[in-house]
Amino acid sequence: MISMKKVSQLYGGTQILWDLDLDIEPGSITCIMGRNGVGKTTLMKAIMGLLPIKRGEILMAQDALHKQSAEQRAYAGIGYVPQGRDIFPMLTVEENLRIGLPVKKRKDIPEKVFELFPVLKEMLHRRGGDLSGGQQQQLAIGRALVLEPKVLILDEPNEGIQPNIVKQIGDVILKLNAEENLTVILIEQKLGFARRVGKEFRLMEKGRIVAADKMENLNDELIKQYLAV
Ligand SMILES: Nc1ncnc2c1ncn2[C@@H]1O[C@H](COP(=O)(O)OP(=O)(O)OP(=O)(O)O)[C@@H](O)[C@H]1O
Repeated sequence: MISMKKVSQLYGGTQILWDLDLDIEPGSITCIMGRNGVGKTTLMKAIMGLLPIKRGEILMAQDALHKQSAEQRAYAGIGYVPQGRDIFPMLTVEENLRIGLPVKKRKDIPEKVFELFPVLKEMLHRRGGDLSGGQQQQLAIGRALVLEPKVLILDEPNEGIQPNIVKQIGDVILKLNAEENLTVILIEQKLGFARRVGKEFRLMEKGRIVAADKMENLNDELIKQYLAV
């Protein structure tokens, strides 16, 4: 579905991603894991086109994503839920959702978003800033779903969120994957959640993928080597 070949990325003079190769299968749920600062967020921003890459290729099917703008990538079917959610606090829930829609074409918010997250319908006219952290996260995911993406990228969706909403977010990811074959790429630090939701894992260290396998093969040795702090 998404294939990265020898991708390098720099912030100023500091290289963050090093000749990184990554393959994401259609219909998979892949957890990108690794300690703080290894480059997970940078990698997601590179896929989404929020950061230019220095070298390498990013392909979706056979299309050269790396030649497209972030907006083109969103319309090509990649949804992105950034770390920290980036909700507009002064805009209503509805306005926050509409930001994900094209300005020119008159398209409505798909009803499915409200079926998945009923709280967004209840709070449609409230300001984003009035929502709890968990509700804002649901709004951020809802906003990424309004264009009905084929691939959904979530960057630590459970950071600072209460357990019942973490459970609900996990259920939504599994449902979209099972019923609509949505491909999911998830940055996740919490092992329990990664194991419940993820089907594949990729471990990162120093801007490279250092291990890739099915989630059931994420063993103690790998955890100690690449995840334990
Ligand atoms: N805007 C920036 N300018 C310069 N360096 C940056 C910038 N953003 C991130 N970095 C650096 O790039 C490296 C990778 O950061 P990145 O956020 O991708 O890591 P991460 O694995 O997602 O970490 P975390 O788990 O803490 O979110 C870090 O050393 C970080 O300090």
